[in-house]
Amino acid sequence: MESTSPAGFQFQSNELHSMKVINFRSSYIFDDRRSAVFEMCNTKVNAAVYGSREICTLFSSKQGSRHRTNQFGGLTLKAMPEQKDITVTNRSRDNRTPHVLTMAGSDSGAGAGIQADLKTCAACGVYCSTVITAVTAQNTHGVQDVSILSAESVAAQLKSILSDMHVDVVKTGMLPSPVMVKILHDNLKQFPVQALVVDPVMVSTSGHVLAGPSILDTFKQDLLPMADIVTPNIKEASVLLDGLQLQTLDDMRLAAKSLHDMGPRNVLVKGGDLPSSDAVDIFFNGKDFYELRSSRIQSRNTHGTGCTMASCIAAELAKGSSMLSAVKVAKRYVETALKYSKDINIGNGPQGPFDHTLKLLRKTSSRLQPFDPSDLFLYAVTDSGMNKKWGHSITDAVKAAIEGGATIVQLREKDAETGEFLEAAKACLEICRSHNIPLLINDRVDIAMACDADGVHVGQSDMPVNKVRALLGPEKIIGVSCKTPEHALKAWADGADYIGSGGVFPTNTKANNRTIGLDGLKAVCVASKLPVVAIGGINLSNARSVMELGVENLKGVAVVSALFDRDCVESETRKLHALLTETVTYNR
Ligand SMILES: Nc1ncnc2c1ncn2[C@@H]1O[C@H](COP(=O)(O)OP(=O)(O)OP(=O)(O)O)[C@@H](O)[C@H]1O
Ligand SMILES: Cc1ncc(CO)c(N)n1
Ligand SMILES: [Mg+2]
Repeated sequence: MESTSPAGFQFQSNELHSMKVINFRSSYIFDDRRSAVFEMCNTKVNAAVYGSREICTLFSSKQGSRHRTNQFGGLTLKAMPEQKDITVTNRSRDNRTPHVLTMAGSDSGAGAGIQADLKTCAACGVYCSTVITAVTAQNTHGVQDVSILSAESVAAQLKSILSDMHVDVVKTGMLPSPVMVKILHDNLKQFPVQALVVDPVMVSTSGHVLAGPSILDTFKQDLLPMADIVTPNIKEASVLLDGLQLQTLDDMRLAAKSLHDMGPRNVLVKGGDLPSSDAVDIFFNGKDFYELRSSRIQSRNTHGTGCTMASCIAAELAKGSSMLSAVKVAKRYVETALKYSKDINIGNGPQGPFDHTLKLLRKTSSRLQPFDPSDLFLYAVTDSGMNKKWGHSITDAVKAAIEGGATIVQLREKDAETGEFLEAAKACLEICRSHNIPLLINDRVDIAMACDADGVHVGQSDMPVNKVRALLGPEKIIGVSCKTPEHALKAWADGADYIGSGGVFPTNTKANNRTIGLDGLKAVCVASKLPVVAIGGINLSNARSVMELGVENLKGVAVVSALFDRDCVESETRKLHALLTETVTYNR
C-alpha cells in the first residue's frame, strides 16, 4: 500500500513499525532530490530524510547540524494509515510557531514587497523573518529608485536566520541579480525547509523593471526547478515562456503546463491583469488544472496583490496546509482584503495599497491548523434526539466519539434552543480543541461565529456558500451537502472546502431525504474538485462497500445513528474506525 502525505511525498514498503513519526514535512533539497524532515517522538531527535521519491535515507539532526546516522541508513518508509505506529502527519508541531522567511525587496510605500509579506504573515498568524535583496523608493505613482544590496549582505542575512531559527517555508519575491538565486540554493542545501514559494517578480504594476533580463536564465534554469510553487502573473508567465501571449484562460492553462515542465512542482498563473469581469487564476499541480475564480473588486488599491498572494500561500503551508488548500485560502484572503479596503485613500497616484491586516480587526481563530481533507475520514454528526434517548449529554457524546477515533465533529442540533445550543457548542469546542479535532456547526452560521467554531456545514436550501464565506472569512471550513455532480461543481465555484454526499443508504435521521445510492455517490465524487465525505445510513455493515468505491476524492464517511444511537458511543466509534482503516487505500 502506498500513501501520499499532505505535501505529496510518497513512501513505500513497511519496514518501520516501532518508530512513531510525527510532523511530516517535505522540503526540496539539492541534486534533484527531495527530502523530508521528521520528528521522532520516541528518539526525540529531528531527522531528515534525503532521497528520491521512493527510497529515503534518514539523517538525524542535533541542534541544526545534520549528520548521517547508520541506524536509519537506507531505510525505506511506509506511511501505513492502518497501523497507528507510524502516523505521517503534519499536525503536531510541538507548539512551535509557524515561520515564513521572505527574501524580497523593500517597498517604501509598504503595499508590496517585504512590507506586504510581513503584514500578510502577521494577519495569517505566522511569524515572518526577512532577507532584504533591494531597497526601492516606491509610492502610489510608481518606482523612483532601486538600490540592490550586495551579495555578501544577502548571504549574511539568509545565513543569520537559517542557522538560528526554524524556518518552515521560504518565499521569494524580488531577486534582482542571479547571484542571489545561487545564494538561496546554497543556503537551502545546508538548511532545508518544508517548501519554497517563488513569486517571479520582474516588473512592477507601474511598469518599472525590478529584475532585468539578466535574471531570466537563472530563473528558468535554477530557481523554478527548486520551487514547490511558482506564482507568475500574466506578464511574468509570458516573459518566462519567451513571449508567449496570454489572453484567455486556455492560454493560461497552456502556460501553466509549460512552466510546470520547467521544474516547479506546482504553478499558479495569476489572472489579476486579465481584462475579465472575474479575477481568475489557474492552478496546475502537474496532473489537474483548477480554475480559481473570485469577483473582480473595482478599486485602485490593488498594488501588491501578487506579493500578498505568495506570502499567504507560504503562511498557510507553514501552518501545515496542503498546496491546493493554501492557494485557495490565499485567493480568498486577497479578495477579502481588496473588498475590505476598496475605498481607502492612501497617496495621490493611480495605484494604491490595500489593508492587509483586516483580519486583526476580527478575533483570530484559536485553532491554528488549516483544514486537511483527511479530517473527513470518520466524521461524527451529533443528534440531540439520540443523545436524549440514551441519556448522554452532548459533551459526553462528542468526547466519546473523539476518543473512539472520530476525526471531525459536526453539531447538528435541529431543535435546540439558541442559547442552549451556543453553550453546548462552546463546551464541545473546548473538547475538540484539546484533541485538535475540527468542530463544525450544522446550518447555524450565527452559532459558529459566536463560539468561533472551525466552520459550518450547510445544505442546498440553507444560506448560500458564498454568503457563509463572506461572514466567516477566508480560513474557516465550509462544507455543503450535494446530491449531484452539478451541486458539486457549484460548491467548488462558491468556495466550499468539502462536500457531503448522500443519502448513500436509506436513513431515518433525515425525513424526505432522497437516497442517491453508491452509484450516485460515485458520480458526485468523480465530478467533484473538492474532497467528499459520504453520508446517509452508513454503519458497520455497509461502510466497507462505501470505502471500496475507491474513488480518489472520497475521504471518509459521516455517521449519525451508527455512533450516537448507541449506548456506548466510544466503542461503536472505535469499531467503525477500525473497519474504515482496514478498507481500501486512502490518502492521508
Ligand atoms: N481587482 C481584483 N479583484 C479581485 N482579485 C484580484 C484583483 N486584482 C488581482 N486580483 C487577484 O490577486 C492575486 C494577484 O494577482 P495579480 O495578477 O494582480 O498579481 P501581480 O500582478 O503579481 O500583483 P502585483 O504586481 O500588484 O503585486 C490573484 O489571485 C488575482 O486574481
Ligand atoms: C519591492 C517590490 N517587490 C515586488 C513588487 C511587485 O508588486 C513591487 N512592486 N515591489
Ligand atoms: Mg497585478
